[in-house]
Amino acid sequence: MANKREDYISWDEYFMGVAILSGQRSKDPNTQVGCCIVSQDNKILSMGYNGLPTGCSDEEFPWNREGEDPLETKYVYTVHSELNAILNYRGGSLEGAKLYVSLFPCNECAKAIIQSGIKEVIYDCNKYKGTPSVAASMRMFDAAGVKYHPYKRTGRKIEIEL
Ligand SMILES: O=c1[nH]c(=O)n([C@H]2C[C@H](O)[C@@H](COP(=O)(O)O)O2)cc1CO
Ligand SMILES: [Zn+2]
Repeated sequence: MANKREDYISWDEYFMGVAILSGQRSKDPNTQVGCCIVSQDNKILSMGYNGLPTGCSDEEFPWNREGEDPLETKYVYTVHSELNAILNYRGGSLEGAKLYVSLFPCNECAKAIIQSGIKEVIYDCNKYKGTPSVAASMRMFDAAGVKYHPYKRTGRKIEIEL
């Protein structure tokens, strides 16, 4: 009798892998963020990445980080991966769900995460640690009882030929 395969990926690797892969769809030249929302019983409910709203052309809108005119920067237009994943969900309630994201959520996404009923955030990178936005997210998560912890990288490399 054959034994069970042993080198399968863990739930955490699976969901963070899906989040990171989703981020590969992003057109942002500087930061690509991906997100995967999962039910308490480990079913994927939604995914998202940072990008422009529907109808706003990736070719016509700016991707600049800086500029005298805020209307010529990406910041006023992009939808963050977490908000996209929340808004992409068409199935009803996200109460009690978990959210895997490749970058620690900003304060605006934290509000949406809390209000949608998500109870746990697992993040990979935290490159904006120490900024007011991240501090505000943590304060709101703590107050609202949303757990957050970093994803523990396993070092597993997965090559996919597409
Ligand atoms: O939680 C987040 N989710 C998310 O999707 N983003 C997106 C918005 C921007 O497109 C990009 C951040 O750009 P930059 O690192 O160049 O400032 O990442 C940014 C954050 C946190 O800053
Ligand atoms: Zn955000």
